[in-house]
This record gives sequence, C-alpha cells and structure tokens, in this order.
Amino acid sequence: MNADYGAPTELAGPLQQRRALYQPRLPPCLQGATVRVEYGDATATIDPTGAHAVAQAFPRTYGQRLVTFLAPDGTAGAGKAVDERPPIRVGVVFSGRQSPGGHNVVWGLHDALKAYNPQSILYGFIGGTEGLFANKTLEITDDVLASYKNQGGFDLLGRSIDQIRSSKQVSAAMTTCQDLNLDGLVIVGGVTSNSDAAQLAETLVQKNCKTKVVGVPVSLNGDLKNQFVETTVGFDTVCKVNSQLISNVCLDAISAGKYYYFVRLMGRKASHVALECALQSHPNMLIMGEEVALSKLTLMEVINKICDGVQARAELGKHHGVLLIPEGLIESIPEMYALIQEISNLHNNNVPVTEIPTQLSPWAAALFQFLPPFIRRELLLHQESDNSAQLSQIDTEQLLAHLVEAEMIKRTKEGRYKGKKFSSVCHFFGYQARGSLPSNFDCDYAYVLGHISLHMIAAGLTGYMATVANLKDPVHKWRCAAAPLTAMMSVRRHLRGPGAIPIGKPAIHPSPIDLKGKAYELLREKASSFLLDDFYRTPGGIQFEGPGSDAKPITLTIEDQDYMGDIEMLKLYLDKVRARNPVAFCCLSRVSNYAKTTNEFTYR
Ligand SMILES: O=P(O)(O)OC[C@H]1O[C@](O)(CO)[C@@H](O)[C@@H]1O
Repeated sequence: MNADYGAPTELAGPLQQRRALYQPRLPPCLQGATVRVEYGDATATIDPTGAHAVAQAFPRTYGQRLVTFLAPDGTAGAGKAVDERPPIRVGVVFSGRQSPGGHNVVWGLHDALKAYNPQSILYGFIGGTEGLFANKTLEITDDVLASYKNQGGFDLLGRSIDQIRSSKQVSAAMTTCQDLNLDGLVIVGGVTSNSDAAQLAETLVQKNCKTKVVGVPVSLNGDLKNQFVETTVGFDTVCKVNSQLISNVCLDAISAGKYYYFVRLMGRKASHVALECALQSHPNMLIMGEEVALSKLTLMEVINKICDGVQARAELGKHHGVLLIPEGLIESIPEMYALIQEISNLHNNNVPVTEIPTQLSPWAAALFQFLPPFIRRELLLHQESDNSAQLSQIDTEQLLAHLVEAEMIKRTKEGRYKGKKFSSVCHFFGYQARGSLPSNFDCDYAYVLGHISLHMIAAGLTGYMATVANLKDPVHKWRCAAAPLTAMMSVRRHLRGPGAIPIGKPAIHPSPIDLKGKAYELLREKASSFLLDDFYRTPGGIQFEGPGSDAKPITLTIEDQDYMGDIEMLKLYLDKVRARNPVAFCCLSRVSNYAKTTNEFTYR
C-alpha cells in the first residue's frame, strides 16, 4: 500500500500523471448535490421458484422496491439547501478482488458526499474486510485520493479475503459500523461480496443498527450480470489488456509458424472474459466452459476437438495457432467437476491434504492418478471463500497442451496425422491485467456508481446495489438506479422441475454466457473462419484519448453494432484473394487486419 499520499509526484510516469487529470463524466441526474428519488415496483427474485426461500432468508429486506434517481425537479442541481442536508458518515471496503476502476468508486463516493454536505466523512477500511472487522480506517480526503484517481489496482486501501459471512465476521462488521457511527457502508466487489452485503444488510436491520449497506458491482469477471446489472467495473479494461496480449501472440504464432499458444484467461466459472477477448482478437479456437458443460463433453472429447482443429489446420499447411480457454473450463468438464467436488467435500470434512488422494472414490482416484502430477498438486490446494477450487492456480492450459500433444503423437503413429510435430507454448493471462490503468469506460462507470452509492445512503436504502442502465450509450444517456440485492438472488438445485432439491443458501450467482445470445451466435457463425483463416485482429493498447477511447466491450454493445457486417466485408475480400493467390493469403490477412483496426476499408 502506498503511504505517500498526495498529488502524483515527478516519480509518476507521464501517462500516469495525465490519467490523474481525467475528469470522469456524470449523467445529468448526478450533476447536482441532490437527486430526486423515484420508487418503482416491489421486487421478487430473478429465480421465481426460489422466491420463497429468499423471502424466508431475508424477511426484512426481501421485496423492496426498485429505485430510480432523477435530476431534482426544475433545473439539475436544485433540491434541498446544504444546511437542510445533515452530514453523512460512510465507510467503504474493497471486499472483492482488485479490478481496474475500483479506486474511482471511492473517488465518486467522496465527491458526492462532500457535495451533499462538506462536513460529511468518508472512511476507507485498510486491508479489505480484515480492516473492516478490526476497524482500521483511513479518512478519505482530496489529498489522499490525488494519486489514485483513474489508476488501476486496489492499493489505496488494499484487500484481503472476500468474505463477510460467519457470525463472528458479521458481528465484527456491525461493531465497527456502530463504533464509527456510520450512516452507510459501501461494499465493493462481485457476486460473493454482494451476496455477503445482502446478508449484512439484513442482519443490521434485524439488530436495529442504523447503518445502510450498499453493494457496488466491481469485478473483472463480468459475471455479475442480470436484468438489473449490465456489466461490472473492470471487465472492459481487463478484456482490452488481454485482447492486446492475445493479438500479440497471434502475430507471433503466425510469424514463426511452428507452435500453438494455449492461453488461459481469468473470469472464474463463467467465460465472459474469454468470449469478449475472442471477439476482440479473433484467435483460432475458444473452448467455452458453458458449451462444454451443456454438451457434457468429457476431457478426452475436448482434447479430440482441439486435435481435430490442429489437424484441419495442418492440412492447409498451418502448424501454428492460438487457443483460448477460461479458467473455469476445468470445472465444466463433468468428470473433472465430480472429482473437484469430492476433493472439496474432503476439505470440508477437514481431511488432511496428504490423505485426500487415498480417500477418493475408486473412479475419482483413477481419474486423479491419470492426471499429470502438477495438476494433481493444484487440485488439492485449499479452496476459495465460496468453497470452489482455486481456479487461478490450476494450469488447465498446460493440462490441455500436454494431452493434445500425446493425442497428436498417437494420431501420427496410427497414420491419421501426417503434419509436423505438434508443439505448444502456454500462458495464463490473469493477474497482469488487474492492475492496469482503467479504460475511460471503467473510470466513468465506477465514478458514477460511487455517486449513486451516496444517494442510496442519503435515501435510506439498505440491501441494495448501485446500478446503471443504457451503458452502451454515451454517459449523458445513462440511467441511474438501485436494485434490491435479494432481487438478484437464486437458489441452486440438484434437479430441475417439480422434485428439484435446493442446495445451499440463496445467493447472487455468477451468470453464465447466454448460449442463445447474440454475442455467442456471432462467435459460432465465425468459428470455422477463425479456425482456418488466421483472421487475427489487432485491437492495440487501451486508448485514453482520440479515436477508440470511448470503445466499450463488444459483448455489451453488440446489439447496436454492425460489427459482423465489417467482418463479412473483410471475409469476402479475403476469400477472393485466397482464390487468386493462396500463398499471399496469410500476409494479406495481416494487412487487412491493420485496415480493420484503423477503420480504413480501402479494398480494391
Ligand atoms: O487474487 P486471488 O485471491 O488469487 O484471486 C484470483 C481470482 O480472482 C479473480 O481474479 C477475480 O474473481 C479470478 O478470476 C481469480 O480466480
């Protein structure tokens, strides 16, 4: 953590300093010190069959009404005079993992709080949830914020475990809220942190604690997505950074023509980051967890699918390529999921790690033994706070590369494959993107959410999440709202339909890729072209000024964009070139990629 608070010094790089000067944009309704609060319909949950369980678990906070924030009647900025607005005391905690833009939530909250009443106070909890439990605070001031505006990471306050769940943790959090006499507590994080925020809100209401609990959707995973939340802060930046890296390795692969890149991307259970990066960079293959789970593909079926792709490319004389996988793929393969579940149950029963392999069922033990030693070791690591495997630590890309190589050797021996020897280079593009300078979109979105959080607390809302709709449009068209956390909850079940058995408590669960959605449909349409044509796209680094600086995630904006229309145009052109001169094709596809990137379509 940086203790050297203050304006960026001469030690800061020029871009870092320039970014600190960027002023995030606000929609008209947030441009004054107060807002008009409009209450809408009462809510149930997004999971109708789980509504009863949610209502039982959250008796005081279930069913609350939707809320919209509008500019005060008359001109924006009108409303109560400052002396009619009592100062507000708020605490903010980074509960989830670092995600670019998180600092701007704190900045937006601070600015809104001071505009509301300059005597208001904002405390940041140092060291994440551990700091909240131990009441370790830093008062957030203009000076403190100066070095962190529009900067990546979470180092202003730091983070620890994403958990406010056990009764000890909940009661420590409540004691801190009471000791600091907080009117509001803002919890920044993804699905897990916001589920915990809902529980804390409910408990505080039941215990007559006045502190209002508000959640803010910040997570690089992009999986906190539902009818109220369009995307999370950090997803855009992380996808842009990774897409640039992927396009770099695509060009490296095609230049050397002798190896395959196997790239694993963060995003936990859902494949949102992988899908967005594929649409931005056009790698040859993407194996999505949701597809594998739906088709119940076994590990060897996944391997065969990849090998078939390698073989099809070899028939065109191509011995290079780029394959993307999400970190959650391993859990989507049915037999691997069952093995991970067995290991998890043994962990929960406090079986020592060294004894877990001996206590697996016979089939799980056989699968475990079949896996390379490094994967066995990684599968046994301690679990995450939500009891899932530590997906960031499991080198699934290396497992796949290892098994693909073995299968290609087998196919060669059997005379089914006649191409060059298969070879691979593996990467995990994960942690390196989390500290990136946030894109303009993430800077604006986070700053706006910070403002909304203050207005939620001022309106006395608790157990709500700050939300923004119309994100695909320019900021002045964004709609600011608050949605009850319980409305986003569902209950997991063993089976579907009438006899379904609920498992676990109601929670906000990660949303998977919509396999009926437009983004997925477009990817499927182009899958064979991506596989064979090396139609790599170079998005380049994040642009902060000039053309491209307002670019948003493709998966968010796809409804409006004629993105695939552009691809069609390019594809027709490339098909013509290939028919005339197959050898020139590879190079020309690269030139055309440049044209696509710069939007200069000058085909002759
Ligand atoms: O920082 P940690 O605790 O290693 O967490 C890693 C996990 O956090 C995330 O970056 C965000 O949820 C995941 O993609 C990843 O599995």
